[in-house]
Amino acid sequence: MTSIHLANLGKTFGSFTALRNMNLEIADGEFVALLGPSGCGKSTTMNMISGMIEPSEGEILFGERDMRGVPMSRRGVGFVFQNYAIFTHMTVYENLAYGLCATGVGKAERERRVNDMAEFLHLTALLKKPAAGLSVNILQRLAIGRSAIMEPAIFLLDEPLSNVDAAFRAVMRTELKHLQREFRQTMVYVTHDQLEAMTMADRIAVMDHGKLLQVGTPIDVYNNPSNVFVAGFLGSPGMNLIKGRSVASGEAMCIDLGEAGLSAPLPGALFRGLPEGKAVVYGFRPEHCELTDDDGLRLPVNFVERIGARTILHMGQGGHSIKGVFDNRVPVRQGDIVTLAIDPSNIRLFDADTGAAIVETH
Ligand SMILES: Nc1ncnc2c1ncn2[C@@H]1O[C@H](COP(=O)(O)OP(=O)(O)OP(=O)(O)O)[C@@H](O)[C@H]1O
Repeated sequence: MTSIHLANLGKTFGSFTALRNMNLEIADGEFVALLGPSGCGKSTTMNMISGMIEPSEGEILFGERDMRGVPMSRRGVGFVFQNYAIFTHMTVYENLAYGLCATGVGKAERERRVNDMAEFLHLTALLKKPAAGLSVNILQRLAIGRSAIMEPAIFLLDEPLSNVDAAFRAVMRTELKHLQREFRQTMVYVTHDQLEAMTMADRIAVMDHGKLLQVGTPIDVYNNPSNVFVAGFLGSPGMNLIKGRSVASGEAMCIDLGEAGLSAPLPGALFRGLPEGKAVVYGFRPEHCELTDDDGLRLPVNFVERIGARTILHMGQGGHSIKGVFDNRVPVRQGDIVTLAIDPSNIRLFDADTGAAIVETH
């Protein structure tokens, strides 16, 4: 097992900066997901960890060891890409055994490891089959097995499930997590799919535009996003984010949500230090509101989206788009006017200028 330390890591391609000042500590045996939209710098970061490309600035340490100038073949990393790298002229067995043969692992040991890995990944019945005839799903499972069998101290996976079908992806999420627990490897997993990151990773590193925005456990990043981008990116649908301005309301403070004449209460003790007139973004997750007959945000329902167990109400006026998640029995139709009560403990505020979370003061 090996820890990874990225210090002030940066990468430029000509005049374009793909990654800036990335600092991240990944502990021995930890599973960290690099999560972010296309082009945010995830693969660039991964390729520098693997040794495929050199950083323009900063350092990469494995344990205490500086990786500068160390070629990929000497870094002890396993790498699985989106597009499986499988020898199609070989059988499943030969593919799994390939790396072990190349590094001189003896026949008995090789057979034991191939059989163990095949069983682990449900490939035993296919061992004698030529890889050429296998489905994309199975080929990707084989690619993961072929890399994992080498028991690399560091296992890097770059969007390994993006080409497999949805049902198989769900199965593989469980298997990959299981694999990592079994081998206790340090795993770095690149994905733009928040479900993969949320379900598998010990910690998630959220990136955007070549910057690391937040690192934390899935639940912490979800519950306490450090800025507006993370709040909107995580969650399906993402957090409701409404621009407004703080105004005094008797003893307390509320947020004037602008053009639509909406006003949202801020619970008493929360955000005590907020100055009046501050431009903010008022956030709450779609699952943190309910319909009420009392006071709340009065909103027209523009669309009712029924998705099996859940119903998503799309509400709002005057440019506001607010989503609420309810169970599938919610008796609401398009065109109704509803009143929304927001769970006060789950209201989040962000600075409208910087996007940074405004943290509660007590
Ligand atoms: N060799 C290169 N030369 C020039 N620009 C590059 C090169 N490699 C990556 N980039 C650019 O750097 C940015 C980050 O790319 P990167 O592949 O790291 O993104 P990503 O987050 O992994 O997204 P994706 O999932 O789409 O690959 C992109 O704008 C990309 O076009």
